[in-house]
Amino acid sequence: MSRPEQAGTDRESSVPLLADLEARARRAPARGPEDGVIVCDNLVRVYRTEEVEVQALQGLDLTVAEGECVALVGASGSGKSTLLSILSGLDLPTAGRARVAGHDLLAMRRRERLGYRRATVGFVWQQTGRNLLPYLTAQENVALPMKYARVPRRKRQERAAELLGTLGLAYCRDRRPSEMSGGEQQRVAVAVATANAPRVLLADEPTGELDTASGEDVFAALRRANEELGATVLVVTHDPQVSEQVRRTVRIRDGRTSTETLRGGEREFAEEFTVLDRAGRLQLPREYVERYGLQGRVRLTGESDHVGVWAADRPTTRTSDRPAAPTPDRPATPDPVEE
Ligand SMILES: Nc1ncnc2c1ncn2[C@@H]1O[C@H](COP(=O)(O)OP(=O)(O)OP(=O)(O)O)[C@@H](O)[C@H]1O
Repeated sequence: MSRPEQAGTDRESSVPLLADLEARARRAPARGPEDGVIVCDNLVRVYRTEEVEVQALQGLDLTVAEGECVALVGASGSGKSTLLSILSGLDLPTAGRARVAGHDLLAMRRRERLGYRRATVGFVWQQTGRNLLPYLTAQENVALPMKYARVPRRKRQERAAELLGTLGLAYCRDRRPSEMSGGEQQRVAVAVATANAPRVLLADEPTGELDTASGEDVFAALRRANEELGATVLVVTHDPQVSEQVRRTVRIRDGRTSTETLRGGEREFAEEFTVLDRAGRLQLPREYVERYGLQGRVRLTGESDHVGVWAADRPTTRTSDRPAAPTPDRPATPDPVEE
């Protein structure tokens, strides 16, 4: 398997040590969004059964930069789990483009896919029982993915203990899942998912089955994986506690990214964005469509610094005295000079 770009590695194994990962986490913010570690372009997934065809993803665009922690929200059936299955290498898109850490998810062969799932992405499922093997202790569960990655035994034990310590779980080391709370099990699941130092950590409703306090602990573990271990995190959630704590929340509607919320560093403001795809299409938030009575054909007005969208039966009024921006049938005129 090709492993494009990797943090410094331990010579005996291909798994970076914690110190290397921390260095990777420190380097991550220097990268620009154009270096997206996750890039989905016009992604389509159609499920076909004998009777029906379901378009779960309908041309989804998404770029996540290395080091980001992004929440993915959307109504039930909007395509969130489908997207995560594709990004985790479990499912194949019908069309479009999807690249994760340099791997082309549509072109991967079986061997590369296996390596990809083992080392490039980590996954945390909603159901606690799906993340851990019931007959292994926390330490053994965390060591297992490293065994598959042929990490020598001593290194596996060392790193498993280190990871459990980093996530505040040293006391659970020798406990089996049945001897841990749901929240502890999910935090161990984060340790399992990060065992082979994946560049990307995907989580599908990881706090869905937990009470508020345990959910907060699990989110804190994801945050540590992001900030201290340098994994780029994409988390599907219905939990406002999670979506309101990340800088960027992406909303999916009808199989496409529709709007985004970006929060300031100190979370003192939040701005709403909608996503313009490469073909120039954008999906207006439902509240706007309803509030302004937009349907069918809408009228566009090009202002000097923005575009207005009007219901076809309403008169347009310009919000700016400055000359309108050029439109296909009106050539550009220079802006007046402010004195
Ligand atoms: N294996 C499948 N076969 C047929 N249709 C499917 C399959 N998996 C998902 N779908 C359909 O694809 C659409 C998107 O489903 P998906 O599970 O991705 O949504 P979701 O946003 O994750 O929903 P939820 O929040 O309820 O988990 C839905 O209409 C769903 O019924």
